Amino acid sequence: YLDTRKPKNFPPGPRWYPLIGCAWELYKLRKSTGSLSKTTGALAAKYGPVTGVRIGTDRIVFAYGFKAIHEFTTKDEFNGRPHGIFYRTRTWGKRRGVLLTDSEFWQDQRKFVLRQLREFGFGKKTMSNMIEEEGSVLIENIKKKIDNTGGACVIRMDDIFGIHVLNTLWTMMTGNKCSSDDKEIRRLQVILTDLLSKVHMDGALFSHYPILRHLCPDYSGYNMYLGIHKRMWRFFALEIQKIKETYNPYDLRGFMDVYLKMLNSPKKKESFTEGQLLAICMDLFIAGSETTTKTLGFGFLYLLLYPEVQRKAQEEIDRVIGRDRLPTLNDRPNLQYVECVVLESLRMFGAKAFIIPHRAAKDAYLNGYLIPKDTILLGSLQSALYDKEAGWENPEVFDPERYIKDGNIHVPDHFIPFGFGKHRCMGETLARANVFLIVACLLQNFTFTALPNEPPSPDFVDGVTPGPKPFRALVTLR
Ligand code: HEM
Repeated sequence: YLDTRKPKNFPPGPRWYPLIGCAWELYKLRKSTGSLSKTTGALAAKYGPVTGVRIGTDRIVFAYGFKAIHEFTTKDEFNGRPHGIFYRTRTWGKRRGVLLTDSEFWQDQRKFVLRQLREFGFGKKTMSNMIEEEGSVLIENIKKKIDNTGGACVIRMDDIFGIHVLNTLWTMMTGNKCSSDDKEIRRLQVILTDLLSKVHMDGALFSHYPILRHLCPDYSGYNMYLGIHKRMWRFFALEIQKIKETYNPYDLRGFMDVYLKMLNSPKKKESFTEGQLLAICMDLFIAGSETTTKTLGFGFLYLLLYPEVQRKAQEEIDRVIGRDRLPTLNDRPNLQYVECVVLESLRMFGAKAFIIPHRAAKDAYLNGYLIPKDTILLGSLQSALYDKEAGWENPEVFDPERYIKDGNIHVPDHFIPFGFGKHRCMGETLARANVFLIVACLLQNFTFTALPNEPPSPDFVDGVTPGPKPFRALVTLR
């Protein structure tokens, strides 16, 4: 894999220098643009919708725009996941979990996880109850703050959703509910935030130059990466142990119990192991927590920037539900405008993020270029979710009404914040339900206003899961 010659008919891109490949040019672009997604945009402007680069030992292709992303996420040849040192280190040197695995192993595990999640978390009643409870705790917490400060309070909005989103995942996985100040759940949140803000979709220095993890483990990012993962392994190993101690096959409380039952079944396939259970727990928390939390963060940021959208959503909630009871998932069909606020929030979060890296499982073609086996493929979702050619008009405007056609919600094919194809997100139902109920509950009870001297910025903090910059709002009781 040290062969650094450019393959014939590989996508165009910056010049490949011996050893470093295009690292220097990419570093400069990243510094000047400030984020990976803007870097991808700059590359596309120069080289076209499919750009090929080399960084150290990695060959990477950036797909830009809905057409190119749609092509690579739907072709089976590109359904592999990268398997370099960066990806293996997270699961103790082996390929485990569902987020970064492929082939038959991934198919079996994905099928099992999806089926079980539907039963324990995605089933409408349990899911609605779980999120409603979190919504009412959030409302009570804000009301207490308002009571203490006399009618209105100032809240850091990017910071208030994390624990509640984690708690819904926690309940689904373990069957237990935690209070929002539970020490364990707070500890998990700190680990996840740490990991997802320090790691980037295109890897780290040690992933492009694996030798550096031995030569300079601190500088190459290896020690930090391994350290955070070790904390996560310890955390989940302990939780699985606790679940095992109270396990009763006749009373399955959540996903972990169901997986343990499978482990005791004579029918289980080889890929089902306790290590795999730990990896799935990590994956679902990594994939499900910060994505949902940051979607809510961006949603409220845009509700501050677009007060008329907030007012319209509140009017709809008042008309359909009133103030005597909290919204539930059953209200979704009748809260059309709120549902469209959710779609726009997802689009705005997605537009800062990337598809999880894919890998060419064999030599294949993308947009007419040869993509050799084991090339990593990255897709900037902004390029698809802001793509005017695909059909987005005024993409930078937060406009829930763009989804309403002839009085009905119409979600266009180019709405792909959850990806596309066989690796499409496994938590879409839960994520959309979470965002919907929390937005509806909060707007029913409060009005959120930008502080006069602190207009929130739609700019973002880069990372695997990009988030809004810290911002505060004035919250008043309705
Ligand atoms: C707003 C919230 C979310 C967004 C925007 C989101 C987005 C995505 C995207 C873009 C992908 C990559 C698809 C691909 O690689 O082609 C993905 C995959 C995945 N997501 Fe989500 N996600 C969200 C919430 C969740 C939740 C709540 C869970 C779990 C409970 C979850 C679990 C997963 C898993 C396991 C995968 C990997 C699927 C596979 O490779 O087969 N996600 N998600």
